[in-house]
Amino acid sequence: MMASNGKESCGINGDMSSTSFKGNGEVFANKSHSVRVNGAAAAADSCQSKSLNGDVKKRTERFTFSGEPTVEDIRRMQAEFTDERDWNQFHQPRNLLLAMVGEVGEVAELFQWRGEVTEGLPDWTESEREHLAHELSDVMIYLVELAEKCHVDLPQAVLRKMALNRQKYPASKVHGSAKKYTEYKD
Ligand SMILES: Nc1ccn([C@H]2C[C@H](O)[C@@H](COP(=O)(O)OP(=O)(O)OP(=O)(O)O)O2)c(=O)n1
Repeated sequence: MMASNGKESCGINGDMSSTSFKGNGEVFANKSHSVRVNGAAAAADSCQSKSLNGDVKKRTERFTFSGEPTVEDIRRMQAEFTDERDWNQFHQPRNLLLAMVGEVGEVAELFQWRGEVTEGLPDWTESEREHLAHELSDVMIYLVELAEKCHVDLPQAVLRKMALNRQKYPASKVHGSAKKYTEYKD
């Protein structure tokens, strides 16, 4: 099934199966397919996690993103947007940081006083979901531009940070625990 923007979503069409090997010894087998939710293309991932001792744990259907736009696409589109308006003069790192934090506040506002919210937001109206999509996009747009203006290559930085996170939190050690790494004694 095609994404609503007419472009094929990365890895979510048809019945693509993939297996990836993680550094911590877990083997993931992903079988992906796309589904359409209220006209928007979304994808659900059925994941099975197999640990080294052979246990197979069925995960819930996992929501996945479209493959496009990439982070670099978003950086370029926002650069075009600001250039066209001669707004670069206002978009220094500190201003972008403040703008991003303001947008994070707007996301928080959508969740405040609701109590716990279930994954997938089943109790939210379409208009509330779209509002959330807008606010999350604002956060991401400013985050990407902030990284650009600080000369941080964000996609590569994320890869490096995730590698560090895996070292800090070995799955074999922290499985099922939300403790901070500093709380582990060994
Ligand atoms: N100086 C600006 C103003 C806006 N934007 C872009 C980036 C954000 O995606 C969005 C933010 O626009 P608003 O400041 O109008 O904020 P909202 O869209 O959240 O509107 P509101 O505050 O009314 O909810 O527009 C920008 O790049 N630079």
